[in-house]
Amino acid sequence: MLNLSQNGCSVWVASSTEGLLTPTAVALGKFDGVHLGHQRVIQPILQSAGNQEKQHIGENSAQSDRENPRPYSTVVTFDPHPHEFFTGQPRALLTPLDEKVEQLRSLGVEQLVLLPFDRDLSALSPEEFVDKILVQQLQCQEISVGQDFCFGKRRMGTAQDLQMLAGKYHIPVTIVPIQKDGDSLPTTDDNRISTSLIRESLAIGDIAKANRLLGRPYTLSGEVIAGEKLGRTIGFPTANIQLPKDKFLPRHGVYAIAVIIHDPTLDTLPIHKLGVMNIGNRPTVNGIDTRVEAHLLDWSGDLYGKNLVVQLVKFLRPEQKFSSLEALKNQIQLDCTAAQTIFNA
Ligand SMILES: Cc1cc2nc3c(=O)[nH]c(=O)nc-3n(C[C@H](O)[C@H](O)[C@H](O)COP(=O)(O)O)c2cc1C
Ligand SMILES: Nc1ncnc2c1ncn2[C@@H]1O[C@H](COP(=O)(O)OP(=O)(O)O)[C@@H](O)[C@H]1O
Repeated sequence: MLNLSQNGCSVWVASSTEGLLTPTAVALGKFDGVHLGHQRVIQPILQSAGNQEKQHIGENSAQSDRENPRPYSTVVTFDPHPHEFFTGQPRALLTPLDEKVEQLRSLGVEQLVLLPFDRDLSALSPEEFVDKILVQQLQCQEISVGQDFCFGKRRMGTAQDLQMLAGKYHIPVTIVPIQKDGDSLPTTDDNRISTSLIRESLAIGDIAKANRLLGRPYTLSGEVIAGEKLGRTIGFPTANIQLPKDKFLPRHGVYAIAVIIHDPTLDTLPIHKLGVMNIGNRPTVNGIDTRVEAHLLDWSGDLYGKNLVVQLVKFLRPEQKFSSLEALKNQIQLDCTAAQTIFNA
């Protein structure tokens, strides 16, 4: 269906009905964020695919592949998100499709299957889900899920049910225990690593916590588009970043950031820079829509049309309405100094 690649490696993106690479070793779940807990669920299927590859070394591999084909490490998820299907409300995501693919690629996943989440799929019993989707369509050879995984009609199947049902087809199921945020005390059910906890942390500007739970910095990525061209007049040009419509935005306000600049038209290495960013409506200039704007420190040049990957480092302050552009300019200067102090530390 789609072959999204960067740096030579790629993830094959397919639906359950079209263009599947089989057989598969499957990690099942929604995986929004691809956080540390998700990564633990994905790990067993990577090992399985890798181990089988090792077995082929020294054998007549073409013949061996035919007899015992290596399963493709495959993440199986739902599209749209089941929450969106049941409520009709579009859901903002920590990792919209392109970002999810990129994260899975960096983990070494070979295939992402988007199961079309519709009335038919949501009505399948746990038995039917295993038989039709996992066995017949995905030709699944092994499965990994988190301990709290639920599936089938009205989410009535548990991880243990999956283990029992898949066992009838001799498909082993790894049930991965819930991961907790060890740095947050006391250790209770509330600090299990989850997409919701990361969303809550981002919503209050606790970037350190969100980044810790993700196992990497939370990023906002997109193409640089033109704004009102006011920034340059106050000495702080700001690259306006166009995000995917379904990207989850953290708390509005000003951030210290690290930026990676990719030029999609050139085969050059990405450039790494530090900077400050504002997410908000820009009340000082009576802005109406929400913008995401980055000013890069110690840098000048044209960024229009380039792709920026902005990594959040720290929330600095809420957005304010200033009485003049001069006052805004002075504050942005202070923001740059505050960010520089953080980077130096
Ligand atoms: C670090 C930083 C902090 C900012 N803080 C505010 C703010 O507190 N209030 C505000 O109205 N706009 C703020 N802005 C947004 C500016 O209003 C905006 O960059 C300016 O209007 C220029 O936008 P333009 O170049 O897209 O026309 C901030 C921008 C940056 C880069
Ligand atoms: N240090 C910098 N940080 C961000 N953008 C910069 C910088 N230096 C130059 N630019 C360029 O200036 C543009 C932003 O200028 P600005 O006047 O704010 O216009 P716009 O409103 O179109 O964003 C960026 O898109 C980029 O091409």
